[in-house]
Amino acid sequence: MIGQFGTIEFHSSLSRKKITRRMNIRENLTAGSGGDLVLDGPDVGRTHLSIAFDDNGFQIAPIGNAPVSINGKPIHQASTVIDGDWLALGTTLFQIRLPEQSATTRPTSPHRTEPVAAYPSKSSILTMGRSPQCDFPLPSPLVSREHARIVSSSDNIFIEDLGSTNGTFVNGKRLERRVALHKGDRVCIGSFAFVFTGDELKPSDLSGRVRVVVKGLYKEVIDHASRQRKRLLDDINLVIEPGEFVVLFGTSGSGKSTLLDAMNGRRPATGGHVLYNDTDLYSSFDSFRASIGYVPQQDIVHRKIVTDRALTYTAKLRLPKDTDATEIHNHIRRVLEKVKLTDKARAPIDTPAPLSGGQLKRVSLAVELVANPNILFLDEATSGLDAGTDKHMMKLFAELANDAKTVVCVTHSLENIDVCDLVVLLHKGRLVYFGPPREACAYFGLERLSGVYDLLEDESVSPSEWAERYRASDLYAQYVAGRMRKSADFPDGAGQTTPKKSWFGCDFRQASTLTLRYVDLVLADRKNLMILLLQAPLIAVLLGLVCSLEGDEVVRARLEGTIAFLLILSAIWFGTLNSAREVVKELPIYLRERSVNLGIAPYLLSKLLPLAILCLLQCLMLLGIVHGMLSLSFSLPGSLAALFLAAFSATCMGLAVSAFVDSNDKAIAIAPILLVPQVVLSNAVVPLGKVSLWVAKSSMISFWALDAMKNTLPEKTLALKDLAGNTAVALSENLQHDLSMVGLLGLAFIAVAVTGLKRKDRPA
Ligand SMILES: Nc1ncnc2c1ncn2[C@@H]1O[C@H](COP(=O)(O)OP(=O)(O)OP(=O)(O)O)[C@@H](O)[C@H]1O
Repeated sequence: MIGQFGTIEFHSSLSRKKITRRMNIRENLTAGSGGDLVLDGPDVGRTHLSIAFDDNGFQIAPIGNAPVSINGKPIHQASTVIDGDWLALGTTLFQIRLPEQSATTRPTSPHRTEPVAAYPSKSSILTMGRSPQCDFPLPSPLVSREHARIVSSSDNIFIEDLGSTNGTFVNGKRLERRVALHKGDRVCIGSFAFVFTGDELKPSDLSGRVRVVVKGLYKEVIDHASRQRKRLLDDINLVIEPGEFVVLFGTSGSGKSTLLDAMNGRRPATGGHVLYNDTDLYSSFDSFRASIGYVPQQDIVHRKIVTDRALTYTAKLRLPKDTDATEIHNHIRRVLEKVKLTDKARAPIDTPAPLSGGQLKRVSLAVELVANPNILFLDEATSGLDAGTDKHMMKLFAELANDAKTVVCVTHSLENIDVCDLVVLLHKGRLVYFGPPREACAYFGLERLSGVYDLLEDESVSPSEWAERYRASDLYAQYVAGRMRKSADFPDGAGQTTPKKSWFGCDFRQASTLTLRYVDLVLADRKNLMILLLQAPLIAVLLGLVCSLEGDEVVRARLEGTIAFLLILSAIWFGTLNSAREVVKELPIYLRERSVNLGIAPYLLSKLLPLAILCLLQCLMLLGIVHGMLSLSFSLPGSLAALFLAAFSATCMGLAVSAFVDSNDKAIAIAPILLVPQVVLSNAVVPLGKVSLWVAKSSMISFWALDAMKNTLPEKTLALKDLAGNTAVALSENLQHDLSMVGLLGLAFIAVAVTGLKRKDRPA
């Protein structure tokens, strides 16, 4: 009932902040970043709107031309707000709560009649997107400027995606075309979720926040050693409320990373449920993919480039295509402020004064925060850091949780565990504690929590007994069973699906961003680049000095054949070694980006283009110098084509190796296994038998490239015969055929590289 006083609350959709104001009847206030009521947001003006309270309730009016909308409808004059209304100040969204009003006495609102946040009205077309000009602004960097459209006709309400980068999802499925909405449909755009009530879209009260329910979760694998099924997680039940900071700890091998990955969908569980806001994570993974942040144990940032540049590339890869340079710049500035790295923005991570371990972890965190995730998983993000840095990092995670993000972190260090809201203790795949860190000591009867490891290792109590004990505790009743009751029914079929990832289509924006980043990385590593560029002239000078074309025409022709062989071999060597580590050396970054939205085709293209240019430079230097020093009679364009194609196909071969292995050492160890056959089966060193000739023809770059190179000798040289009547320079096929075969082998190696990268998609 409205009396002499009324209370209005502004619930920020971006942070958990709630601003409460009790107003006297007939009172007027201003609100904004510098108003009577301080409302913060990226584009909230100093005095953005006025609030009046009278017998009709609370009225809100924009001051001047300040952009204000209620439930997606821009307002230009005083409008009454009611409990549950969504108020947008530019792109900053608040939900209005009027705690003292009962539902029965709510005044009617001029912008709609239902006492819920309602949207849209009948017979209209309304746009939803990041732009404040949209009918319903959705302030999130993951949302495209104009993201989706709602079209209402007399019979139906349709929703259609407007070519957004991160997609519009209805019941977890990405929209390919316009679809009619049905009652109960769940619509997700970026971090915003709506439920269709029948004729309106109602914003979920969890919009922008994630509640995680884990129910009866288990994970089984086939143990390599025993070939038996092995249960890594058993009957895990827990509920994490939005904006909570939860720490996972336990003995080594207790299943912490396995649980973390089951909760974030990277390695789905075998059975049970993981629900985000009552929606099954695994079957709707695509709709959550963009809003999940994951910081793995390894750093996910290229160390050679400047910090803010590394973040800019991430932003270009992950944020909507229509995000302009200024938006990206401002966004990165805010992220760097958040992780307290503003002063390191222009510092290269590795040199000249490398960032500290803690700062490096902050950069990895910043990489994830660029996409403004609603839920953040950190796998041993503080391992290897000293106690002081660990404390700072834990505080930073707590601040992120205060910013409405649900944060789940695996740690070994218990020193600063008090800053989190809840801890999960695992023991041999069983949940043995889930509750506040402060109550854990009392629960286990310990003085210091670190003593829990010794307690659990005592084999007189089995892991299942510890789990049973916890299940019977008040903590379980409060933090698991009690919270679980608030969840919707559990959907069927959870835990069965793995996310589908596309690879065939080539996103050219992604390809160009990746290419620029790769070029940046190559140029930043000057020493390595110098070595790569010096290889060719050094080898060319060596060949020029050692070889000489003396003797009769037949001897000269044969010598030219040998020089061709050495040139081809050098080119194959360059190509293979240029590329053999290029995927594996950035594997953690590749895997992380792939799990978000990286396509295999753009990724490979981004490597192949710069490496092709490098090959061309190397081949030009090699051929130019040797030609100049020895006056070879090969046709220059033809021999350059043969040399370049050989180097490029070898580059593809190196990438194929790099895509299959999981360490730099393996890549380097495999390179000779591929290169030695190129010597033996080139048809230049030993005569080939029937089988070896077949193998050479079907798989050796050197065989065809050497034949191609020899084909570029002058006709009269090719016609020369020795005393026994044998041709001085034996050929297998013509130049065109040879070059096509080298190109085909390159394509085959690309296919192998694609297969290797696809294999990495498989969850363990
Ligand atoms: N694919 C697999 N096949 C067989 N065993 C596995 C597999 N994956 C993990 N494990 C085993 O499951 C157990 C849990 O692994 P997990 O990495 O989750 O433990 P953790 O608690 O994170 O360990 P740590 O603290 O040492 O990192 C370990 O004993 C591990 O060896």
